Amino acid sequence: MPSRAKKRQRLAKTPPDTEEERDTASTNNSISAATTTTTTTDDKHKIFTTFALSQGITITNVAPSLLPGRGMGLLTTAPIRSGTTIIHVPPKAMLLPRPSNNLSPQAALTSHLLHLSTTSDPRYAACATVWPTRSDFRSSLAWFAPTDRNLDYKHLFPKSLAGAYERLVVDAEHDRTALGREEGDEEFMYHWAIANTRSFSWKPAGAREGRMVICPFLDYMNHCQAGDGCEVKMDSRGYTLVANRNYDTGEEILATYGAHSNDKLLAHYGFTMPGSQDDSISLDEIILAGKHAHKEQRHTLESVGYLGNYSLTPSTNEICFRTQVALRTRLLTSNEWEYYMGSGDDIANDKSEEVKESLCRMIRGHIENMTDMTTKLKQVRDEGKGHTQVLSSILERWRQIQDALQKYIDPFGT
Ligand SMILES: C[S@@+](CC[C@H](N)C(=O)[O-])C[C@H]1O[C@@H](n2cnc3c(N)ncnc32)[C@H](O)[C@@H]1O
Repeated sequence: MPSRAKKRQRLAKTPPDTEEERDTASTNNSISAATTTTTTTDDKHKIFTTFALSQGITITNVAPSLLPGRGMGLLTTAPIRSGTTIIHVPPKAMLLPRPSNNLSPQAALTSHLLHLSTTSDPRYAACATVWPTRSDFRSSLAWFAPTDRNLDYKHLFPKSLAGAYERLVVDAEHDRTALGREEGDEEFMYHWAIANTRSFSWKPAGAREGRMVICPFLDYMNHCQAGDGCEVKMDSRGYTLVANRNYDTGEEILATYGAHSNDKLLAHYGFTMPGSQDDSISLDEIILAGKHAHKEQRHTLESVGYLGNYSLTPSTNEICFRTQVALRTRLLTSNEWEYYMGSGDDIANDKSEEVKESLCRMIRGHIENMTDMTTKLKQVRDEGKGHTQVLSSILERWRQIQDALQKYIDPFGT
């Protein structure tokens, strides 16, 4: 509607920082009805929903709702039948950067968002009223808060989690440099975090280049383990969310962001899913610890492509094939070992029990180190260094790892 388009130009340009500011921004936001004088958190999502519909986004029987521990999410407002299109976002409603040859897809999207934030683009302005704030990111993402980034307590993180954080920091630095932004540029970090936590990969069949894009409204959707949620389809007409089963009123609509371990979910998105079948516990720190892996063993494993990436799956209490191979280096002759690698079977006696016993011994030694690390990390948190919520979620991850390892060495909790 023309009158609205004009008013939208007055939308806040800089994304709001606090929940309060988000409310204020949407109060000031002229997408709201002219009569609106105060806007509650609930209202601003209603206003955004109206805006999404005006952009050609299809929304069937779902509405954004505030959900404990997960920010906003999508709840059904009426029953939905299996196979129904719940949300459809056409390309014209997306925040879609131009393809770039020299930028990573995430840098290209960040650059696009940074650019839009300095214009009166109505879609950007509408999205900014409902996106998480900088303070939301500071309390959930360790790599986001500069104070946390500079504190020297990363050595107290589980190694696998520290590795995942480190990769994000390196990627962000790479993209910041590529975009010619100053070190410590908060605008860059905020939009990079938006791209990192809410974007979709856009490469419909036939498209030459893939891009990362923002799909307004669809990005309210929270994550569930692989195989459990709705189906997200992509074709040249856009993104479509399809109901995987019948839903009653008031159920949350979820889809998977990928079969991610809790290390990846925590580092990347700031949450974990206890009990998820997709979780895996890295055993690298345990198996490759100096006293357990001699130089020759490492060399042998490296030569066959089996050095590292060892894991335990908590939901099944099983170790992966790579771990089986690594632990057998010390138990088998080279002929027996090669036979195992090729067939997954012990040529002579079954070595499964010996493998398990040797790993249990390593884990028992490691659990003592872990207790030491968590005690120190609690101290850092209780002294008020670093962000309490971030440190608490890292301590929770330590607990998940400890529980999984404990269950492996003592499945019946004797
Ligand atoms: C694409 S957004 C989803 C919408 C978001 N909850 C919001 O408030 O706007 C992704 C973010 O949602 C949160 N999230 C998604 N799935 C979650 C889950 N299963 N449990 C807890 N938080 C979740 C995390 O903060 C994540 O970074």
